[in-house]
Amino acid sequence: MYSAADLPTEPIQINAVPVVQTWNLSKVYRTGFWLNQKIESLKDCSLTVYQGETFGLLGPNGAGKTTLLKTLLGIVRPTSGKAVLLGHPIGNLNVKQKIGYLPENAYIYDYLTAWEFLDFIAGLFHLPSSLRRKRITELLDLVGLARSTALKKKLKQYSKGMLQRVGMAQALINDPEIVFLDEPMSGLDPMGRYRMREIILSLKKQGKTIFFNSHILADVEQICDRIALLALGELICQGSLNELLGDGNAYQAIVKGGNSETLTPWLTNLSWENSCWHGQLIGELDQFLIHLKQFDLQLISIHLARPSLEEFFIQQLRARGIEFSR
Ligand SMILES: Nc1ncnc2c1ncn2[C@@H]1O[C@H](COP(=O)(O)OP(=O)(O)OP(=O)(O)O)[C@@H](O)[C@H]1O
Repeated sequence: MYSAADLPTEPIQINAVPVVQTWNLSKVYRTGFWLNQKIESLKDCSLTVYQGETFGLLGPNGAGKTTLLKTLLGIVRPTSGKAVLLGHPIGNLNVKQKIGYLPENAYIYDYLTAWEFLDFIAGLFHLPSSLRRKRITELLDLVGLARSTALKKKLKQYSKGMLQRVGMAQALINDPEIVFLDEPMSGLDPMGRYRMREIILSLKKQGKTIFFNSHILADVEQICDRIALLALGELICQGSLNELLGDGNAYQAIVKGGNSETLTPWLTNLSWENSCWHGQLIGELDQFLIHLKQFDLQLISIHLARPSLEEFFIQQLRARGIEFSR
């Protein structure tokens, strides 16, 4: 497990320099034989990521996470809106030198060793050969791959977790200021996910900005300073976990009976589960109890807590009529 020092603390001490900013970013894909079908993958997305923070972009499958990330990287052209990376419009060549990217399904050259592959990527960034050996050794250490294995074993013999770590090393070869990671934990076993979280935390300690897409909420909750929720191409909310989930000083109530109309004035993030209403108390507890009595509603439980990120995420999606499957 992580020590308390590894985990994000509140209030978050981030340097409030925006390094990624978007304004009303939209993307419409055109598909079909006559290109007459439209898929609105992003709708008016405006977000800000600050220097040195770990930012998690969450959303169910098909929410538009990869499209947003690829738009920021200049791989996908936005239909409208504006985005700036490190103070320059997206696509700027100098900025590309300062960013790293781990795609969801990285193409890895099977017949190369990890060392040969990383050496090849270093060459693409024109890293002088005198520096390459040192850089590759440092990165192998960081991602936890033995030098002897990296020199000998071909990538086709690597496990999914090892390949993901090689992918991470290639994303860092140019010592980027911002690292974009598309679903870095997807398909990994618990140990692989743990290692990937550790790598991300050590990058954060080095002061790097990390922007990653994920639908593994437990990982996000453990390592992110701030998050944004994306659903059906729209950014539903963004902020720190405390801003979004509360600081644990709010009452979570479960009530039997009644309807959303009688409860909405008292409970926020209202959801219906196991034949009961679940929500977070907005007003005074004693007044709420009087209200329940007046309407003959049954209080099943009430406790001080904040919802988990997963509960919050599901509530937010349900409130918009979206079902989330993992
Ligand atoms: N090149 C493309 N052409 C047409 N439609 C696309 C293209 N890329 C993505 N889409 C559509 O855009 C929507 C958003 O896709 P995107 O891959 O960005 O979502 P996502 O949140 O990354 O999903 P996942 O978690 O499954 O990877 C989906 O409806 C998808 O089918």
